[in-house]
Amino acid sequence: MNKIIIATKNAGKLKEFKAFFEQYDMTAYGLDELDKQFDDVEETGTTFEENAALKAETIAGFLQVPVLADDSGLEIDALEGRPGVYSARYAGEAKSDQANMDKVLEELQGVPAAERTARFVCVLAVSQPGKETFYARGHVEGVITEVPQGEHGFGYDPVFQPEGYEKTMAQLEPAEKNQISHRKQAMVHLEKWLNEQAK
Ligand SMILES: O=c1[nH]c(=O)c2ncn([C@@H]3O[C@H](COP(=O)(O)OP(=O)(O)OP(=O)(O)O)[C@@H](O)[C@H]3O)c2[nH]1
Ligand SMILES: [Mg+2]
Repeated sequence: MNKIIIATKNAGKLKEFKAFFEQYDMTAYGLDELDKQFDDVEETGTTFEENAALKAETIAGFLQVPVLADDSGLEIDALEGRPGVYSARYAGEAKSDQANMDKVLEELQGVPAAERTARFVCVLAVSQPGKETFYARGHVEGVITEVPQGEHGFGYDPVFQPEGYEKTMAQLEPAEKNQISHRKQAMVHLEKWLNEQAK
């Protein structure tokens, strides 16, 4: 069975990648599953592309094998696109999902439903030794709810209601989220590229 290394320490993302790659008979491994332990790659970029490349290229450079990285986040229109690339640490370095959601809900207090539009964005970067980095971008539109609902997923899923649904991302079954998510949309582009590489 083929293996793919994902340059992530986020357990929620990794779970979704494991499910995606299983469909291609591939096993995805996160950084916490490798023998060698890596320090966090500093996400100094100002775009999802820059940060995804930083993570993929740093780890591929060390391991000398192809590595996939994901940089993702939530863009809220009423907050001029925040938290954006700072989604993981919006409420501080502790990277607390609960504190991040609380902060967003507080900032949106009094903002009417029609103005609570937002999107999840995901950029995947694949770095291969000696080759140019490949990028795939995906997004899903939705609105930020008034209160968190649901137990599945991670991050801001309990306050994000995707367009066309009456449920939050966290109320959808994981398989359902994986059919519509920003990560899935980016994976569709990645899959096309992989198929072209195999020709
Ligand atoms: O509700 C959510 N559902 C999702 O599907 C999702 N995808 C991303 N996010 C948020 O955006 C941050 C990414 O930041 P990020 O790309 O730097 O990842 P991270 O720091 O958590 O892990 P790593 O991959 O860098 O190791 C995450 O922490 C989350 O807060 C999501 N929230
Ligand atoms: Mg990160």
